[in-house]
Amino acid sequence: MTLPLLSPDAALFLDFDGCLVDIAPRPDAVVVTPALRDRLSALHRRQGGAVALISGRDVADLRGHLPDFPGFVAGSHGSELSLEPGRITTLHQVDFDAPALHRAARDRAAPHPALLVEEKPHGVALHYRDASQLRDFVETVMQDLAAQHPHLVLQPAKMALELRPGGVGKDSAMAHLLTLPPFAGRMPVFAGDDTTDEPAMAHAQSRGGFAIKIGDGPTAAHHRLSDPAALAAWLDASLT
Ligand SMILES: O=P(O)(O)OC[C@H]1O[C@H](O[C@H]2O[C@H](CO)[C@@H](O)[C@H](O)[C@H]2O)[C@H](O)[C@@H](O)[C@@H]1O
Repeated sequence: MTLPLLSPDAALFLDFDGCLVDIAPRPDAVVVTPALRDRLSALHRRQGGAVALISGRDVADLRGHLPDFPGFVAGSHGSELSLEPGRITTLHQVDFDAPALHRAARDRAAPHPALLVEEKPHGVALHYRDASQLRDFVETVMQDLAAQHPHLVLQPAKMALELRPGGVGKDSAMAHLLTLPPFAGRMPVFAGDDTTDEPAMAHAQSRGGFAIKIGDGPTAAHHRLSDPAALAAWLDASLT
């Protein structure tokens, strides 16, 4: 199916890692270029403000990488929402002791310095990009932690496993945003690269919009682009 250009009347939802930016060795090593910042600002103007980022990262982290992005940001796999820089609300509150979870993850990872613990307000990620031989160990640790935290669910990520709140997702974050101006009444378009993006892709298509899978792998999306550079080219073509 031919990928159409983005209509100015559409509501645009964008994933971050592996979609807007290339995957990097560590979460804090992603490169946000001036061109990406300008592109997001131009899209935000052109779409009348209907551009949102929906990420597995927590909002504070993501806003830190894109401090001049004026649009809405949903973070922590749809658990958090920020309608403007500096303000974060919880979309889905789960009852768990985040500091205790982070401490337990740090303690379990401590014997393996190559593992990276990413502490999030709504969960935790255990990254094994520098130690792929530890994947089974990471799975055991995260399953143990999941068993101790019944309101959290396991979320596979790229060279990482995460625990995030159950009962929420990028699809529910998108559905919520589509009730708010300037998104309400617009056709949703979602681009993402990972399993956590699949429900949002299906949701966009179920509402008459379309979805773009970035990279390889099975997907519900009807369109595919090879990498973040190809997505950038499509966005730039839509802007001209
Ligand atoms: O929903 P996203 O915006 O795509 O975020 C998904 C996760 O991305 C980050 O981890 C991934 O990207 C890192 C930087 O490229 C990479 O080093 C790591 O191996 C990947 O798993 C982020 O750290 C997570 O919090 C996000 O949930």
